[in-house]
Amino acid sequence: MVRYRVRGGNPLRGTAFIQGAKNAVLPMIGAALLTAEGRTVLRNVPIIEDVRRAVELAEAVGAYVELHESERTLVIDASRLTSPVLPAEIARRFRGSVLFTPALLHRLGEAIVEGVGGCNLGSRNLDFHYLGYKRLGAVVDEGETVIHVKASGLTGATLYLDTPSHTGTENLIMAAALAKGTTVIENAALEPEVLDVIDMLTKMGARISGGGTGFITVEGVEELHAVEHTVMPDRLDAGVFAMAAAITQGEVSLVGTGLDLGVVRYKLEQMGVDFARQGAVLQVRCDGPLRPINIITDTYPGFATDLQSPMMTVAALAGGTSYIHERIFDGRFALAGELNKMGANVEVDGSRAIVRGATPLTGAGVTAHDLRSGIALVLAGLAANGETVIDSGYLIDRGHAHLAPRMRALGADITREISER
Ligand SMILES: CC(=O)N[C@H]1[C@@H](OP(=O)(O)OP(=O)(O)OC[C@H]2O[C@@H](n3ccc(=O)[nH]c3=O)[C@H](O)[C@@H]2O)O[C@H](CO)[C@@H](O)[C@@H]1O
Ligand SMILES: C=C(OP(=O)(O)O)C(=O)O
Repeated sequence: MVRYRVRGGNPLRGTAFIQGAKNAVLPMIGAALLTAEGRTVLRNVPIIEDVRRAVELAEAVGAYVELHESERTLVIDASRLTSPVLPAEIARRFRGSVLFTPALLHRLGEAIVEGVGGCNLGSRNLDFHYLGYKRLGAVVDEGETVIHVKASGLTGATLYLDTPSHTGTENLIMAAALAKGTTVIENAALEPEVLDVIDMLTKMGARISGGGTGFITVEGVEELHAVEHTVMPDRLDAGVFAMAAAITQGEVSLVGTGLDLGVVRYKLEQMGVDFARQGAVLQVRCDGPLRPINIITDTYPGFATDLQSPMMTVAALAGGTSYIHERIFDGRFALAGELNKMGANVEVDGSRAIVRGATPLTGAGVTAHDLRSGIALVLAGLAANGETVIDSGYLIDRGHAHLAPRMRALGADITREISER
């Protein structure tokens, strides 16, 4: 059992080093398995639990993987894949496991998915993935718990996603990259992480156009080769550090190549937070009261659902009534009850939440229900009076690397503990 202990009240000051993006590195590990030729090198890899699970899963299907933690580098040799099975005990622990299916299909002719994990956010369907594989010529046998996908070669087709699924787009691009002929994916995801994966696949020899337009065309090629690629910075990690500066009335320099916070920056600016770009560094500062905000989550370039929970904490500390409308997931308000234990006033009605602030927060024993509610509780702890103890800290470690030392370097009083229960 991992637990975070936070004692609030310290303004955060200094330089925060932003990790590589979880939602880019996981598909890239899946992409590395598409090639039998050479060894893939991934740089700027975040040392998070999801990456450790992805390494275990790659090893379970036969790849040879070296995770060089201090160099934040992964070396993947997928020249020999030996098993099409994504075993439940690893695959059910993270969402990224779903991204291994295309490589197994191409390399072994089948993928046996014993489960897919990830944050518990309500319904998280995979129908676009499986319908897409079927249209490319695969046979999908959806059992109670195990899904068996088989194909003796895929053929390009026109695919349409009802909504622009992030991993759905990545999976169908990977499936199409080695299919015969042309695939068109309509209503494809626009997220920067998807574009980073397209960049890597293109370097590997894939022929992909239209990334970022919603209409992606993939001309299938015979084979792909191993490349070196640097993972883009994690805009969710960056958003959290910006919010930590804001709610503690601090001043933090965010360092991470090419960092772009997009709409999160504009929303925080509306709340009274100052941003200044100084060359490659983004400076965040707040020295006045926070104003309330309205948020509607959406696919990129809308407000990222993954930052909705941390933003709820910021809203609880803002003077006035904030409104949050969650449009991506139907069960992403588990944070509200935990924040209310700390003195917040959050009322949930279906997909909408009303946050009445500013309420002083008081340290309490709380539980992370998913990765982002966990990090939102860390933020609450930084601004609360007294001590906050956050259980189920493993969920935070799924997506944030070396959180406690990175926050301590800014002056936060935070420790990570491991106990027997
Ligand atoms: C590993 C990874 O990259 N995770 C991210 C990814 O998750 P993930 O790729 O799972 O999220 P999707 O974009 O696929 O899902 C968004 C919504 O579409 C629905 N849907 C999706 C696929 C499908 O086949 N059918 C269907 O109905 C889901 O139920 C959900 O309501 O994007 C989410 C939305 O930006 C982020 O919160 C996650 O951090
Ligand atoms: C929902 C998330 O992740 P995953 O899709 O990996 O569960 C997240 O990162 O907030």
